[in-house]
Formats: sequence, structure tokens, C-alpha cells
Amino acid sequence: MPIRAILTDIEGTTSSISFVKDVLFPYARRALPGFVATRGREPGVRKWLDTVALENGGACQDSVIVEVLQGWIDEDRKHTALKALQGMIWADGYKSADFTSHMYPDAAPALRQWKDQGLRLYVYSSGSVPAQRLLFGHSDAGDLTELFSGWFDTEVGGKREAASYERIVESIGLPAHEILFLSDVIEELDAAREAGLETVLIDRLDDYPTPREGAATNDHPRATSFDQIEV
Ligand SMILES: CSCCC(=O)C(=O)COP(=O)(O)O
Ligand SMILES: [Mg+2]
Repeated sequence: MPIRAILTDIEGTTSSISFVKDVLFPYARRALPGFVATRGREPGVRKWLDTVALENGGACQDSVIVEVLQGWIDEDRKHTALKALQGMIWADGYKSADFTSHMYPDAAPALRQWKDQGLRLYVYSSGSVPAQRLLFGHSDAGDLTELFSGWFDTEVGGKREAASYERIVESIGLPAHEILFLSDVIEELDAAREAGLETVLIDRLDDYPTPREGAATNDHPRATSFDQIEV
């Protein structure tokens, strides 16, 4: 069956885990107190801070919310509220050119080639949709946002749940088996496969020095770069 759309993860797939862990997360961690102090009353910010407060037992001071969020960053929690707030904070970093986002050298050329071939491209990441747009809009390879036909984050559901991929399939409007999902995380690929999508495990050696081969791939086709993916 021909593949007509590609759905890609970001961290560990198009971009290195170390960029997210060593650049984006510390930036958000440092900027959080100032961000909450200056923008914490904006309704679009407040609603996420209140969500965090509720999960922490109810009303609490902003300084406590900041500590909770910083703890979640340290744990790499993929919480929708944290991801939404991180996206707003990173906007400042990208706009003031404090950093550009990392793209593996094979990622942008392959995405462009697939687009030229007529495939539709989509993103599904734990990072919020605004954060995804920023990342692809300010990448080492330039602004790649025009390549994509749609964006999905955890508002559609968790990445390890088959129901999330079913919702994405419905939104894309193609049969599930015509969509190829790329990710570095086996549990995400398992969930996508359960929903009927084709899958490829992206096994970047910079991110995963011990190759995941044989049984470790859980029978997902494996590629160490986008060049090896044939569609
Ligand atoms: C898109 S913003 C940076 C990435 C991020 O916050 C994150 O949690 C990445 O998770 P992914 O689902 O892309 O592995
Ligand atoms: Mg990933």
C-alpha cells in the first residue's frame, strides 16, 4: 500500500534529545519565575497555572506553582500545561535569537523530498503546537513550517495511547495504513501500529548509542536516518 502521509515525532526523531534537554528545558526552567511574574495574569497563561495548582491540591502561590513546574521539567513530564507554558517561554528565546532548533542533517532534505513527491507531512509531539511551529520555524535548516499540513500535540491524547492516533487519522482523513509514523520511542510506535498506522523506529546513534536491534525493535522497521526510509 502506498504511503500518502508522514506523521513525525520531534525529539529524538527530527531533532536531537540533547537540544531539548540541554538547551530548551534549561532555558524554560530559568525563565519560568520571571515569565509567571510578568505574564501570570494573562488569561491564556493563568488557565495553565491554575491547572497546575489544581493538580497540586488546589489554590497555591505562584512561587509554589513555579517550583512544581520546574520539578516537572527536571522529570521530563509530558504534561499539557507544562508544554503550553514552555512553548510561550521559548517564543522569547527564538525571537531574540538566543538559539535555533537542531535538525539532524538528513531531516530537512528528506522532508522536502517527501513533500515534492506529493506526500502530506504532519507533526505529532508532546511539545505544544505553538512550540512545534516555533521549532520548525527557527531551525538550523531555516523555516520549515510551510512543509507541514497539520500539527498535533497532547491535546489529542497521550503519545502512548492508540486512541490518540485514531483521532489523528480521522483528522488527516486518510486510511490509517497510508500514514507512516516516525518516532524514537517504541511505546509510541506500538500505539500507532495498534491504530493501524505504518511505523518506522528512528534509532539515532547520537541519542541512542546502543542500537535497538532485533527484539528491541518490537518488530518495527528501523532506520538510523531519514535517508534510509523508502516511501
Ligand atoms: C516541540 S517543542 C520541544 C519538544 C518537547 O518539549 C518535547 O517534550 C518533545 O517530545 P516529543 O514528543 O517530540 O518526543
Ligand atoms: Mg521523541
